[in-house]
Parts: sequence; C-alpha cells; structure tokens
Amino acid sequence: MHKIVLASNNAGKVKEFNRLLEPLGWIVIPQGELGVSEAEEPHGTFIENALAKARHAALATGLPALADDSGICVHALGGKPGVLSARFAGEPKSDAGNNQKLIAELAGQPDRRAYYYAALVLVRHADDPQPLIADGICAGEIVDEPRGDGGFGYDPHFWLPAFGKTVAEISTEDKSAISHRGKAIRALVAKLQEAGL
Ligand SMILES: O=c1nc[nH]c2c1ncn2[C@H]1C[C@H](O)[C@@H](COP(=O)(O)OP(=O)(O)OP(=O)(O)O)O1
Ligand SMILES: [Mg+2]
Repeated sequence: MHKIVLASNNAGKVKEFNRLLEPLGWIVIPQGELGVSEAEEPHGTFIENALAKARHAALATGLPALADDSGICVHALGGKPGVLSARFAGEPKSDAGNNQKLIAELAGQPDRRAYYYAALVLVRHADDPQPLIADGICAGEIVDEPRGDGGFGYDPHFWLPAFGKTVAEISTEDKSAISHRGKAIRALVAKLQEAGL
C-alpha cells in the first residue's frame, strides 16, 4: 500500500511529496518515470480532477495512485484562477506567464487576499470504489514584487503575514508545516491509519 505512483508531472509537487512521504517509509514513484501520460483535467472542481488523475495513473500502472489537484483562489477575482490555475495564462503551462497575468489582473486592487487549496485522492486501484480523500488550505496575500527562489508556481508572489515572507522565501520544512499540501497529506495519512490501510 505504501508503494504508490504519484499521479503528477509537476516537479515541484513531486519534490514536496517525496519529502513528506519518504520519512514515513513510502516509496513514491512519479508517473513520468513509469511512462504515464498526463491525464485530462476536464472538471470544474479540484476533487473531481484529482480523482480523474489518480484513476488514470492507477489504470496505467496497476499501482495504488496518489493525485493532487491544487491551485490558488483569489478573493478579489471571485475565486479565480482556482481550478484553472495551471493554465491561467493559456497553453503551454507557464509559471512566469501565470504570475504575470495574476499581477496584471490585480492591478489597482487593494484586496490582496488569496488561498492555496489542494485536493488529494488516493486510489488503491483504478476502479477503487472507496477513494481516500483529503484537502488543505493555506491563506495569504498576493504581492506584486516576486521574492525568493524556493517552492514553485505562485510561491514568489504568495505572502505569508505570519512569516513576513513569501512562500518562496521560507524553508521547505516550514512550507510542509503550513502549506495546503502539507496539511492535506497529514490528514490523508491519518485517515489511512484510522482505516488500518
Ligand atoms: O504549493 C504551491 N505553490 C505554488 N503554486 C502552487 C502550489 N500548489 C499548486 N500551485 C499552483 C501551480 C499550478 O499553477 C496549479 C496546480 O495545477 P495542477 O493541475 O494541480 O498541477 P499541474 O498541472 O502543475 O501538475 P499535475 O496536474 O500533473 O499534478 O496551482
Ligand atoms: Mg494539472
């Protein structure tokens, strides 16, 4: 059960999941290493897309699969880019383009509140009737000037008032402790333990 395929092609996520799960004795294999293609993400909710990604990787590999669908939800933009965060600035996916578009859309906007959200789904096999589900939220504010070179995605623009830093400036340990993904993975592991899996 603890040898799983990670249903993600995002190198930043892969690093974070390795850090979070390897200390627990999990063997986490990124789907790219097993030749799994990128799944479609056709749905309007994070949870549905995470389930689709997990089933896709489990079907292709025959292994249990863990997927993460995540994004940034900005209050002044009515929750956008949300589920479309990875492709906010169009195809091909580009962190730089997405960040530029985010800052442009918030020009002159005093309300800077935003949160990261991650939905995780673990399936034991492709048609698992009881996927395990967990999620997590990390609140912050969008800043125009990028700061720091850690993390990935929107992190250089995601300000954490409690740290006086962006997510790209805090340590990986601190990011694991406070991030949407860190919270979600701890909740998922707790559920697995409760279920005796
Ligand atoms: O901790 C984070 N720090 C910064 N940015 C983040 C974070 N977590 C999610 N994000 C952003 C990146 C991407 O723009 C979108 C996820 O999109 P999402 O479709 O879930 O991932 P993806 O396409 O990059 O890889 P994959 O689907 O193969 O897992 O939200
Ligand atoms: Mg994606």
